[in-house]
Amino acid sequence: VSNAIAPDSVIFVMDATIGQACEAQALAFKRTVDVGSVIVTKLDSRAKGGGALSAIAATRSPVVFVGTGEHIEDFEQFKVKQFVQKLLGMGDLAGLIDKVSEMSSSQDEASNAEKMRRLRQGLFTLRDFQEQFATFQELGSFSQVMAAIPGFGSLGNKNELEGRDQFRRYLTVLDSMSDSELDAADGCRLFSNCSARATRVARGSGVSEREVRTMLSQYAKLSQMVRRVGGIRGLFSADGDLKSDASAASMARLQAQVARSLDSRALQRVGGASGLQSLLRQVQRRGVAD
Ligand SMILES: Nc1nc2c(ncn2[C@@H]2O[C@H](COP(=O)(O)OP(=O)(O)OP(=O)(O)O)[C@@H](O)[C@H]2O)c(=O)[nH]1
Repeated sequence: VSNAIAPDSVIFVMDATIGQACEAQALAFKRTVDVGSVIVTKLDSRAKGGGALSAIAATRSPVVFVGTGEHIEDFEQFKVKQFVQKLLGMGDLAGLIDKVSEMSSSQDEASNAEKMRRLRQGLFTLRDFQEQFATFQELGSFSQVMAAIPGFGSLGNKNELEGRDQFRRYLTVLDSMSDSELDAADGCRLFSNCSARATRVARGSGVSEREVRTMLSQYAKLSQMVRRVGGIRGLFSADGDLKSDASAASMARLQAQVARSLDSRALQRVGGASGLQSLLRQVQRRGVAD
């Protein structure tokens, strides 16, 4: 094929489940055609993933993309650091943070500043919750995102399709709320003081009242965390970034607060307490770099 069409670039696609045998395959291809780069699929079979990559490294062809599942969103640009972190069990939270900051920097700056100001004050309304959902929907892998959000670990247990379905239902529930409900300083109290509200929203969105309440309790956990983190003094700069010179004591309080809000599985994913600590430091450093 290569001789007939004289391609500009040859990308060699290989299946990682063959492990170390990748090296022989990649070398054989390289000898025959001018392989420019490599795509490795099925890296979700972790056990062999590391072996496959080290084997490919021996061929000195750059890996450009990797496949980590059967769906289109599982096709990712290969980033060394993230991949190594994943292998080391740190989860892909760093990648998630990158994506979120990429997306938020493309949003309107004024509205961002306003959002950050409110977050710093510990204010997190149902409307903020709704916006977070809409953002997360664009982030790709549902289960990874969910596992990373306090109070949502159990949703991450669902399979990707079930999870997305649940996600959509929650957005419909939020769409069925009135402006005053979405913008209330304490949306949960509003609903717990008046059960007719949950009934109305459930009818409006076609879900059970129980589901409305489950979502509200998840919102409550998240807003509680925001309130507590927002209440830590000396942590954020005026424009809402984590201060590069925040005191060790403030950082420790932040770490304790986040650890308390994450469920145990999510905490494990970031590498436990020490993993969380290094992740927060990373976020802190990012603020400086930006
Ligand atoms: N788990 C997982 N499955 C994958 C990944 N990439 C591809 N698959 C699945 O592997 C199967 C084979 O994929 P194909 O794209 O048909 O592979 P192919 O090499 O073109 O196959 P041929 O047409 O027979 O040459 C499909 O069921 C894919 O969904 C991946 O990264 N992870």
